[in-house]
Amino acid sequence: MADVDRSSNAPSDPFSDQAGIHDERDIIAEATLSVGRNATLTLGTDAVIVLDEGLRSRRGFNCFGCLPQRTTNTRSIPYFNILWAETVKGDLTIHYAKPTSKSPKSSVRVSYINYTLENTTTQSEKAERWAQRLLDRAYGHAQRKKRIKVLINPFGGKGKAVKQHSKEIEPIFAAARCEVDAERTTHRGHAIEIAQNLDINAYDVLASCSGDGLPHECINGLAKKSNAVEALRKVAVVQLPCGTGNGMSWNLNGTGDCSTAALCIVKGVRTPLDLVSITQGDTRTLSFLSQSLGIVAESDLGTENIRWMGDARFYYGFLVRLMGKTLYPVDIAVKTEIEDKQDIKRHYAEQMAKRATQAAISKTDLDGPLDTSTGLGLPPLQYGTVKDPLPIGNGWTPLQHYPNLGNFYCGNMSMMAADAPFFPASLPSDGLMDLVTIDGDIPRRIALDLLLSVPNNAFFDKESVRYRKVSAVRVIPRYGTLADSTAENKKNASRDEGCFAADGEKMPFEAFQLEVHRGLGTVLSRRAGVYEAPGPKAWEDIDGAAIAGTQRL
Ligand SMILES: Nc1ncnc2c1ncn2[C@@H]1O[C@H](COP(=O)(O)OP(=O)(O)OP(=O)(O)O)[C@@H](O)[C@H]1O
Repeated sequence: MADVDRSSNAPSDPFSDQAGIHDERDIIAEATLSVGRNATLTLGTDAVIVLDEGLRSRRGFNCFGCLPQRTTNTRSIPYFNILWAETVKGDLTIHYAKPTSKSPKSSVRVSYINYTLENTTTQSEKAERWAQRLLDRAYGHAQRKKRIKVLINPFGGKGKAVKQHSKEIEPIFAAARCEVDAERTTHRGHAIEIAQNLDINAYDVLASCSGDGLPHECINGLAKKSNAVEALRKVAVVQLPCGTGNGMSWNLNGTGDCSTAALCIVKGVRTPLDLVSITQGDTRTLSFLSQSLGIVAESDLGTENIRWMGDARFYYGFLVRLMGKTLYPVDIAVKTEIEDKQDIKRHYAEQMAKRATQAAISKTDLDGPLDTSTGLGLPPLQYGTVKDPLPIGNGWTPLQHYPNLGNFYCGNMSMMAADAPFFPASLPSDGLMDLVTIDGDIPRRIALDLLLSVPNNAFFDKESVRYRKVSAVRVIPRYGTLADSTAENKKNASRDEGCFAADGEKMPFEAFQLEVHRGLGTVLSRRAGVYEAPGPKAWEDIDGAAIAGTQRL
């Protein structure tokens, strides 16, 4: 029998009991509900326990009576998987998300249990109270019955988003009593238009059945509103992973499976997310995931002609450029905040310690008063645009020529795809970008080792990886169509047109400036304020709790 949760002081886990019944006898009495003569339902620590003689049906092979028969008369359903519970006309029904296999990465499907209650007022009142307590535990701080605008990119990833939505996603939202309004995108940029015109009082969530391209558009659509700051705070942008990389889903929910992601969105808690302004010429674009120039951008965007290769096209493109030791000369100026890798680990430990002790962010916190001093439009750019004179001092390096750059990769989330923690020290809202730069003329053996070090999270500590926490960067490419005839290292400099990518989307190939805005966006995540990612290796060995509060950020 699973133990009943007797603690009156609930921990920070958002799915712990919030009901606050203090009398121990009441807790025990209220935790168990008898349904019929042979079945009880009990609110356990992390799961509802179903004890039902009727479940004893699955008899195992008993080998002429030598082996004991399986008596599977109990079943436990984790609170996280509970979608809804209610009593209607003398019946108690619990809908939940049931894994389709025993694998930890299993997808889920809607299932339910149903019991007819004794026809007495006492029994139905008790069942009603019990169902409410179950919902309290199942949802914790997460908002119930979310109002979700769903966008479906019929051509995203492998082109299966429409089917995945109707078979794997929609039933979960329906069982959780979410209000859903679904719409297919019909052209590039359609999600920007939809988000720009969205009634932010009618929806809590803007969800994309897509890769990372559609959430990028959703954020930029909300940013076009005259009340952009309010819109980006009120409406949580989320992803139902139907693309190939699905970085947003891996970071916030730790899954690339869309049914599991739907469950995570039903249970998701609101989390502020740093957003990055990219200025190019007179335009300003927001980015939530990454900005890349050099080998990663070229391997992603420069291989569209071999899309038939699937995921392999990225690695193929990468290896071709790596073998050629291709260089991507730039001029670069950086406003660095933390330079040393050990200091970055300490910052990460300290921030994680803070998040472990903080209560989850409540709706009131997120919907609290906004800074209206600069209107409700996007926050002003602290360092101007790429067209302004470069700020001098105040942590900015001067604009320096970097003739042998191989990879410029700036990240705001840890995982760029499954098993790809390129930015293990990133946090959703520490107000900093993680910048990786790697020389393009390092020995091929070392470059290959770098690529292979990413899945086992050894990338961060590699000597040839320069990893900085920064708040702003300016980059002027000096190769491809922007090649400077006086630039050094012309021999290996890329002669292709040149690619600059933001969140995996193609951007104009021209000079750009990045500036981060702390917590400007809102997403839903499985755990408030952290990513489902490993962090830089050995960060747990640093006593973050001891140093929390002593640092500047
Ligand atoms: N109906 C449509 N026709 C053409 N393009 C579309 C349509 N709907 C959306 N798009 C565009 O598709 C682009 C990519 O979207 P999305 O991220 O969903 O897929 P993806 O790039 O295939 O994902 P991944 O890179 O993970 O494979 C976006 O720029 C978006 O504007």
